[in-house]
Amino acid sequence: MNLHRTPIPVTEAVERVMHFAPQSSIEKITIDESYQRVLAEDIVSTHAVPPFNKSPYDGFAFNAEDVAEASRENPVRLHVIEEVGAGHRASRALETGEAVRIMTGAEIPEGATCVAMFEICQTLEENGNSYMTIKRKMEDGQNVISKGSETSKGTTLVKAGETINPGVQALLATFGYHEVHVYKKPVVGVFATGTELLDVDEPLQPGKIRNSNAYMILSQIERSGAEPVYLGKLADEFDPCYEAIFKAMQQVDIVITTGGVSVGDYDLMPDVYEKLGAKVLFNKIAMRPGSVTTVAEVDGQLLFGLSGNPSACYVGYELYAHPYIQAYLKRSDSYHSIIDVSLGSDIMKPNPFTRFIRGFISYEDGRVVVYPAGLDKSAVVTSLAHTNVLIVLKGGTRGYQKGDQVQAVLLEEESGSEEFLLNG
Ligand SMILES: Nc1nc2c(c(=O)[nH]1)N[C@H]1C(S)=C(S)[C@@H](COP(=O)(O)OP(=O)(O)OC[C@H]3O[C@@H](n4cnc5c(N)ncnc54)[C@H](O)[C@@H]3O)O[C@H]1N2
Ligand code: MOO
Ligand SMILES: [Mg+2]
Repeated sequence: MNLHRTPIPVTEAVERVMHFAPQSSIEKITIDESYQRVLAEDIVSTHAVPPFNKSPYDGFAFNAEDVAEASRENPVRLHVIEEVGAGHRASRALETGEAVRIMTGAEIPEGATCVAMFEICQTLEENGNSYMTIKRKMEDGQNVISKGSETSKGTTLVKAGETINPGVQALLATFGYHEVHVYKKPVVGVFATGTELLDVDEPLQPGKIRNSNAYMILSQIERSGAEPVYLGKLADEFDPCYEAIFKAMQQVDIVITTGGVSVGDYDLMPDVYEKLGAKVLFNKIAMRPGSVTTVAEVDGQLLFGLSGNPSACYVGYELYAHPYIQAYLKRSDSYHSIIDVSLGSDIMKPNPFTRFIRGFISYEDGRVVVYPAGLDKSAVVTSLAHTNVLIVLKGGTRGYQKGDQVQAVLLEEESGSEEFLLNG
């Protein structure tokens, strides 16, 4: 085994992965299944909104000219000829001196140019007829939401590559898209390697631990919007490992493994990549944790070899597998957003490598402050539970103090960034 590995910068590793922009395919699904899927077509208004002139209030619709002389001293009375609720239409056009009682959302009848709210009108009944009076003048168009004032037919409102959020769902429904084209979710297979691994329902045994990484990665994949498939545990034995991974590559779009990527006697992934004829994009990154994260490629298909150490595995997934999955989904904002934040506590121990400290966000006096979520070691699992950001501490000879400005990678933000905005 070649023990010497040359670390590359994080941004370069990300670039090498993203260079393999995958072939994505498109499927048609119903609106009910479309939440959080990525659009493969533009959403274009199929009609004007609103599709007719409508009333924003419960009140009376009439021609503003009819009340041009109205004032406190000179109330004007109009004959109320009918009532129109939302979903109904007036039976005929209004004539001079007439009004209709109209409800919010109902179509403005022909002949009416404005709506006066009930609150500023009086009503009376006389000889079986209904009347309303008003003591002020109205303008043409006052309290009328005119046809097409929000959008006209043929306007592109949401672009392919955007994710369907609740608002986009409202648009799909508004414009009759009961089916919509979206990018297929890549199927991502996950293997956990390690002879020490127990299943979740097994009792603890000496020298062994339960396989936590697989469950963690499966939900990270789901959070990224892809389709996770658990392919099981693999003991540290070369032939079964190779066979299983070779077979999985025919069945899934992306293969993720955890464990076995370092230089130990039972770290088999480097040999598996070799036998697969894979091109290793990198196997050492200038970062902590996750420095051993390895990505390999066979005929355009990527294998992500994440570290076995839980924190390293988690970070490796978010920095490299997440954006690649977004690219697979053809999302325009493939990268996790990275923002400037203030550090909430001292992290004094210097480290030559850029660190991605698992942390959480706190909003204090209108500022975004981040805190470490627990122990900062590659082998740690407990700090992951309260992690929603990766606090970026650039490598160097000094530590960091509370109040220092640093970057944070946002892990739970629905919208991402079109660029990977890591400094340096
Ligand atoms: N001589 C060197 N030793 C190590 C180096 C190095 O550069 N030279 N790198 C260290 C770093 S950094 C890391 S990170 C780890 C990476 O180890 P591997 O990716 O090879 O992973 P394993 O050896 O299989 O396991 C490491 C650790 O993680 C536990 N583990 C594995 N799978 C799971 C799982 N599914 N769920 C929970 N925990 C898991 C495993 O039991 C080990 O404790 O290597 C260092 N060594
Ligand atoms: O890959 Mo290791 O996590 O850098 O600690
Ligand atoms: Mg190892």
